[in-house]
Amino acid sequence: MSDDAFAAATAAIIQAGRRMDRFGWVPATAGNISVRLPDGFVAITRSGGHKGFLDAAGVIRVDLDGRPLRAGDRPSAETGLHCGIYRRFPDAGAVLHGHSVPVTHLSRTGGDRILLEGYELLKAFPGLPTHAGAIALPVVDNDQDIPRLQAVVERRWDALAEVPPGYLIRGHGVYVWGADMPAALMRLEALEFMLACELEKRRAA
Ligand SMILES: CSCCC(=O)C(=O)COP(=O)(O)O
Ligand SMILES: [Zn+2]
Repeated sequence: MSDDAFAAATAAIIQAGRRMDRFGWVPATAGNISVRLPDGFVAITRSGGHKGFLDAAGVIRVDLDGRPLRAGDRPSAETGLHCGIYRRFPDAGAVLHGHSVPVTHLSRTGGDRILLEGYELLKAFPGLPTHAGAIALPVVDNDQDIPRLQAVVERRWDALAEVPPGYLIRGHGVYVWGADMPAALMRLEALEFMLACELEKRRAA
């Protein structure tokens, strides 16, 4: 168990929370953030704190089944969704979850996927070297039962030939992941930008 790795992950999580807060993506106590540790554990935000005002005490360790390393620690209520990503995608090193206005609004008004096409920022996603590509983000219904929600997400992944590194939960928020925190943040920022454009497009229509 490396304390250095946990300290570095904690610093990255604190910084990511501040950045997400600056954009208004983690209102109230919304959102959660995690990093996979080299020993296989996951550093993740505690439940219920404001993610823009995190300190080191706001980050704890869980195993890949979401069980806290230290008895009594209460990890994010959505820890099961983070762990589901880490279990499924060995390359995922950091996971971000936010509740922005575009994500919340578009996920409520759309169907079971949101298609993004023609955006230069699509290049931030794997396998899309030019703006000419497209990405179809799965949208799943919200559910307070996290294991049941994770099972729905997994069935959606199973049905896709290629799984994009993000999905939306209707009326709730977005999950995005990357190889490390900078990659996950870059994808989240690109995604939020494109979804904000989609919202503008609908307003103008
Ligand atoms: C007030 S937001 C409701 C819970 C939620 O959706 C969320 O993202 C934050 O939950 P956590 O347990 O990670 O603080
Ligand atoms: Zn949430």
